[in-house]
Amino acid sequence: MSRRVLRHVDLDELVEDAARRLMDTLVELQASQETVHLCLTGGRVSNRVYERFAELVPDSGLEAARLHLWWGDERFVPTTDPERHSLQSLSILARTLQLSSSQVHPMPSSDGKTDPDEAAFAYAEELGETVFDVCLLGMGPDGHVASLFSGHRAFEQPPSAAAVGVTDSPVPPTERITLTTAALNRSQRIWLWVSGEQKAEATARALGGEQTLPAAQVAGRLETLWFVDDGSARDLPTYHCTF
Ligand SMILES: O=C1O[C@H](COP(=O)(O)O)[C@@H](O)[C@H](O)[C@H]1O
Repeated sequence: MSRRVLRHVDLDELVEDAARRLMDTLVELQASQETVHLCLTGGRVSNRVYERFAELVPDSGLEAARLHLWWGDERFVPTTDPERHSLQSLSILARTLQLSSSQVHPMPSSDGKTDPDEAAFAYAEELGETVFDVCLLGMGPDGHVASLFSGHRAFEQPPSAAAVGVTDSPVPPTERITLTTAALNRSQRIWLWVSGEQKAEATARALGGEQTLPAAQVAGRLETLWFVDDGSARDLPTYHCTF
């Protein structure tokens, strides 16, 4: 497994590079396999990448019909709540990507449900043995990825659980669903993007291997790529980075 850190001068450059690499990778994968499974995440940086990615779609050769979308975590709120990661990402991607409902696998919402653990169990069933070709993640300033927070129950789940409910998220909303570290690490490729000085300390700690941080524990089977900018890379030794 290879891990690389790609350093960019700022968020704009990070977004451009991440969106182009994502497109190139998906198109290349489609040349050799029928279906490509992409796991999405939420957050400010991710939404910027999706916007640029959506702009690249028309000239890319990407076949939308052979793409499946999943999510690494979700807010356990009603389907129409604008806080939902899936609503945000799909409203951006659907500008240019034509996807049928059978290709899109959002995590359950709280509509008609009260127990995020039950909803997470249903998502784990839907996921089955799916292996993500590419799994995208952001990282919070506390080193969380997806909705896995240091010291919280979801982060300490046994490898048998693929998705779990979160009822005590330190970042609102408190109720969420998240894939576990074990499920994320079934991915062939894990790409994390991190921007801004407020994440510099966690970035250095995670890349330094501090295992109490969820971000330190995620790794793709084939590849782990970190997209950082000058802000988030502030505390990194230069040997960590490819420019
Ligand atoms: O809370 C969350 O934020 C992280 C990072 O998001 P960003 O806005 O700082 O880019 C995200 O990865 C995670 O999925 C989400 O729940």
